[in-house]
Amino acid sequence: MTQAIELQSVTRRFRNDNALEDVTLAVPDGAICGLLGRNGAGKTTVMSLISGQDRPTTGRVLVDGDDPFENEAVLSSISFVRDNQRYPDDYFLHHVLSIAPAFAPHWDGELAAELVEGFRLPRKPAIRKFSRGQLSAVAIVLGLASRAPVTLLDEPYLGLDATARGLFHDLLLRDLGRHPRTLLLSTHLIDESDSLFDHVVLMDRGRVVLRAEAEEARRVAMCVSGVADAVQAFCADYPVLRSHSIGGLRTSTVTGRLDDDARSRAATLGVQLKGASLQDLAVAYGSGDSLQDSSKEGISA
Ligand SMILES: Nc1ncnc2c1ncn2[C@@H]1O[C@H](COP(=O)(O)OP(=O)(O)OP(=O)(O)O)[C@@H](O)[C@H]1O
Repeated sequence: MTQAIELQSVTRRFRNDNALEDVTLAVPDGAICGLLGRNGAGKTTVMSLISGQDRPTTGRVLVDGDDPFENEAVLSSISFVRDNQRYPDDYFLHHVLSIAPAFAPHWDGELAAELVEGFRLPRKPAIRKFSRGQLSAVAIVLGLASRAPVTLLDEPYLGLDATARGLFHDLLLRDLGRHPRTLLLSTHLIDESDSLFDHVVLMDRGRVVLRAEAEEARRVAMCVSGVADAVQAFCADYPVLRSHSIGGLRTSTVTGRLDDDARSRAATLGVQLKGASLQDLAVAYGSGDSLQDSSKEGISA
């Protein structure tokens, strides 16, 4: 499988802190990959490196096999709209839409117009007066209508209302179906975007803690809940990623497959069992007590 995006042992150091530490990941050509992790995990830093806006301290970044930094041919194939994208103070929407095609060789004006109408983006006032959700909608218009072979969307949902989020999902899937391309999307709304992803990369404190096909990621862990003693007895056989208790009840997320053995053990102990969702995994890995376990257990693919 050809990799559209690769990071090989990438470290990015800012003064004395590593924003990224030994990050290795790959996004296959044509994949929709969710880039997940808590605030400060390193997601935007990864996207800045992929889009050639930054360089790794050590390691290699490749887009379609080439270093994107100051590489015009590669950069013209990438669309990256930041969550805090700035526009000149006197810009209205029509300014952005008329300039965008100059930076996006695959720009589709009809798709842009459809998105603008669907998001109900106003022609006035100036963009600097747009609401948070309207700014996110502008970023989505630019990101999707660019039809770039490699599209990076950094937290595209910020402030978007439920109808707009639904529209974004529908048009994203429709357009990628017609014009396949590679999409890397960071988000904290994991449950809501779960069904979009065919690959996931989960980061914590600058490191990749899980990278896998989404279907596989949804099978690597289970959530078990019930009376604390029974849950603890169940967990004796599995590496625990995270536990929390309320009164005498306990819920634990453990690595392991929800197979017949697990089901019959849960039934014997009288505990509830369900497969861990991507959101459950992100919470478990981001809770702080699981980082050491994760590297020990090696569930990263
Ligand atoms: N230019 C910079 N100088 C110093 N530190 C930086 C710089 N850019 C990022 N960092 C640090 O690197 C770490 C990763 O930041 P990054 O923005 O990549 O996280 P993120 O996963 O995108 O977070 P969020 O979900 O909050 O957007 C943070 O600790 C941040 O403070």
